[in-house]
Amino acid sequence: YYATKPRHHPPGPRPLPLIGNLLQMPKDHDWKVFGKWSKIFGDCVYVRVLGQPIVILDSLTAAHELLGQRSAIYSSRPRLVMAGELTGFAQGLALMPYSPRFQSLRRLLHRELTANMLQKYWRLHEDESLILMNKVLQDPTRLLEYIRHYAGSVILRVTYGYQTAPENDRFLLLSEKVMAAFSLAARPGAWAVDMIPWLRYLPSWFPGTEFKRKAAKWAQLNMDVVEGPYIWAIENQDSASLIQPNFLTTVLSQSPAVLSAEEKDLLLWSSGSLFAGGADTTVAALSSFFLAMALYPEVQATAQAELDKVISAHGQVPQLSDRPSLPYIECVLREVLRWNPVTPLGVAHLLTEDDVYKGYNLAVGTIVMVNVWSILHDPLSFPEPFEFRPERFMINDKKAVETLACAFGFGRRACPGVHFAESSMFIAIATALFQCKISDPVDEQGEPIRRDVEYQTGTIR
Ligand code: HEM
Repeated sequence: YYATKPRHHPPGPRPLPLIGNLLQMPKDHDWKVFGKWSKIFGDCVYVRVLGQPIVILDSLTAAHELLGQRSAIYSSRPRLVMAGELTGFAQGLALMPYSPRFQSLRRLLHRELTANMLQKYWRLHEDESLILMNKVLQDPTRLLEYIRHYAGSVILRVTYGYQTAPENDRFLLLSEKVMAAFSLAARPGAWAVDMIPWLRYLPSWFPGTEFKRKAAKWAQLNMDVVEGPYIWAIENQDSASLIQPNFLTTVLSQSPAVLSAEEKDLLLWSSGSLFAGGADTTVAALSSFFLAMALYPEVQATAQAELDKVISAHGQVPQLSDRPSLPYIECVLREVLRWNPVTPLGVAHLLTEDDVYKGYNLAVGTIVMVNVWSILHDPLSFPEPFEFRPERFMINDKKAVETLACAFGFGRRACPGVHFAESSMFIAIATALFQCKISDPVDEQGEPIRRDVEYQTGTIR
């Protein structure tokens, strides 16, 4: 290991000539290895992989100072030739470079995704939560599949007014295929074209260009999932099969009668971005909730006691309007997001101008990541960080809640779906606690069957 002189780039593990830190980069659970590096080098660690500079931030202060206060130059995304450009995913918001089109898309989404605007969808979240729990009660072994269906259904209803089929829904099946294709396309180091971008210009008959065939197939799938529900919603605008209200018709009703090609493109991709951003993240978070309840029965009992009190007052199933009266369940939701953060390394940002931080030079083109997992498991902020303890948010509310906001990212790229995600998770959690007891499965003697649980590695766990 070495530490660089001030005025150079920040310190980090010693690189090798040409390949830099390639061999030291972790293959999985990167956040743990990066957390160890920050203990040695501080909260701004520098690595270089095949010439690509990467900085890993490991404190809220550093993340806010750079991605927040200097967000004008820290808000682009790294270039992914295979997953972003050739397959078309970079046309959606999450991978889009910082540009005027990005700003228009963000503005459009922001307007419709404020906590106030989202109240009109409360009923829909409540309905879908009941559908979810009825299915789970009939067959708990299909829990994960039903959670996926819930997350996908909510987002398709809110975005396009489309009601999913109970099984084998065409758009949900398609979106699963697209997400699987995206995971393969985004695998670090898997595609030569990510390291040597000009390979994309070789003709398709050239040996070694099979990636072009795959990219074309995945680009088609990507367009199918973005256009399919959009076209369905436009065609059904006046028919009873379209659930109202929904994002698309709300925006259309405020737009000029005839949309320009640019406006159409914006609408198509803003709806597609909602669909892509919302589904997998919610699945990951809700899975963490069910796991926590099975592992911490006392937390579950406390939450259910709180719920019983509130529900016996109005005698109905839980509703989103009950949220302010359920502070402990609010803390369960927060602890789910902290305990197993959905995106442990956030989503990478890209620096678009040279910068200087704490006397260190950061060059244009540097990829900046934040170790969200490490920040949310810092024992100084969250004592006994690996324990699931919702109470921590009740005692030390303000600071803990402010820190938790990093689970939704930073600056101009911070998650635009945060309020949506919270409503959708809160009501699913409250309905699950109301309708069932969550525990490990039991064997024939009634003894719990405990299994080791290991979270998948990747951008979304
Ligand atoms: C528990 C649930 C969720 C978590 C933890 C989460 C977290 C995140 C994070 C960390 C980012 C990247 C922020 C950054 O680059 O600094 C992000 C981006 C994004 N999220 Fe979420 N999200 C969740 C749910 C949702 C939902 C429900 C929607 C849609 C309704 C959504 C839509 C998006 C979009 C469109 C982006 C891309 C924003 C951009 O690149 O400018 N997310 N989310």
